[in-house]
Amino acid sequence: MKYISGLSSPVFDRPGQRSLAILGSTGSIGTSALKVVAKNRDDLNVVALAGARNMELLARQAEIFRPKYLGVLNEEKADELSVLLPAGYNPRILVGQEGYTAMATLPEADLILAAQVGAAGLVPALAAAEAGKVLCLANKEALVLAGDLFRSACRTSGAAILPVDSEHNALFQAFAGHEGRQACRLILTASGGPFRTRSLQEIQAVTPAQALRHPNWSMGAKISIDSATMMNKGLEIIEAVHLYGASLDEVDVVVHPQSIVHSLVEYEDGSQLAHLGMPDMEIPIGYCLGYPKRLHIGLERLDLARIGTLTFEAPDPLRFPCLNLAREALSAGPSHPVVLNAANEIAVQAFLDGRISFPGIARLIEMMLGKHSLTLMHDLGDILDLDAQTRTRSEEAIGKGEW
Ligand SMILES: NC(=O)C1=CN([C@@H]2O[C@H](COP(=O)(O)OP(=O)(O)OC[C@H]3O[C@@H](n4cnc5c(N)ncnc54)[C@H](OP(=O)(O)O)[C@@H]3O)[C@@H](O)[C@H]2O)C=CC1
Ligand SMILES: CC(=O)[C@@H](O)[C@H](O)COP(=O)(O)O
Ligand SMILES: [Mn+2]
Repeated sequence: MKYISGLSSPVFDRPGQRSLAILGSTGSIGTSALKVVAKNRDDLNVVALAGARNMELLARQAEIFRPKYLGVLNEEKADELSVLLPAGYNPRILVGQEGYTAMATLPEADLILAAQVGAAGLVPALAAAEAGKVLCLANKEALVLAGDLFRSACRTSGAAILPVDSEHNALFQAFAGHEGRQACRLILTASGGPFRTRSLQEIQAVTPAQALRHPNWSMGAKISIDSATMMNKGLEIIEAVHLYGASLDEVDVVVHPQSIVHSLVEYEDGSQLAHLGMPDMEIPIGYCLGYPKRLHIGLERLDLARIGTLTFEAPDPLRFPCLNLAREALSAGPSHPVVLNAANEIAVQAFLDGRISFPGIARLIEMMLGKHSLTLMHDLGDILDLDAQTRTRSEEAIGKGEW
């Protein structure tokens, strides 16, 4: 297993307080990151914030942190935002994919937090890696789509990726002090989601409201549904393979309903090193933003005596077929994960809109993978084309009731 080039040794151009650009500041990760910044003003300041549609929240964040740059989805949102900003504060408002990409490569930014949801976050995150930035990566879909491009961008530019996703952050922390020594297994923990104990029959009829109710984490809608299908863990297997140069059979999943152990690294001698903590994303976000310094987070301390019992069980591939779909997609070749991700994004939205059932999510993905034949992904353009085609085909299949 090999770290992505530069992963373990981010280089900061300027010592002292770090300037942060947050793409996706209005989301769950973005708002947690701003809580970390607010508690660590001597170490961190905000140079840029980007949302997409929630201009009221972006304006409130801007009023508090006064970044020089704000990013929004389109011109209409830029107009909506302008009138919400306080008098006398005149940030530059950057618009659309071009604007997000400019923010991801800002010379003034020491750290880029990629916290947009889904494939929409790929282009700016990759641009940050190509520009040699220290990239704090929450947007796992970007790695699922283009892991090879990130690896080669980091090698060429000297960019470093600090993993925000709690499991990959846990692995990163369990690697500390072992650089250069071979780990032999990565064990990702999974909560099992809200339907962990439901029967196959009960899972057929679950509603979006039930699926959104994650037992341990407060997160955005898309990742909450991914946790309920366990596609989140499937995406995380692919993420781990790309981040740490592991092979697919070196990455295992164990269900751990309490979400206190965030993942484990197994070494040659059989030792397993784990990272434990309260299930709150401020901890892994803070670890990345302050790295290698540990910042003040100030959450309730983990009290194992109070928690009492930590349990572990094997995942059930029958009730949660998405786990194996992700494994099969990764082993099938570089274009299958693109199809997997696009079909999943469309299926999750369709489930949230009440257009397909919960088991329909896995069925649609399986169908789209089954129809796909391996294609070489030469560059970003190929990935974006296949992503767009799969979205169209998935919507057509839903429209025709084929799922
Ligand atoms: N939440 C969590 O605890 C964790 C999340 N992650 C990953 O982090 C990423 C973000 O997740 P989360 O914060 O939960 O998601 P949210 O849905 O809460 O937030 C998504 C963010 O992306 C913005 N956004 C939405 N659509 C677009 C678009 N088309 N273009 C640009 N920006 C867009 C949203 O803006 P707006 O709201 O203004 O429209 C918002 O700022 C995901 O990839 C997720 O898998 C990983 C580990 C844990
Ligand atoms: C907080 C985080 O990293 C999420 O990815 C979380 O792990 C989701 O929970 P599941 O373990 O249920 O997928
Ligand atoms: Mn995770």
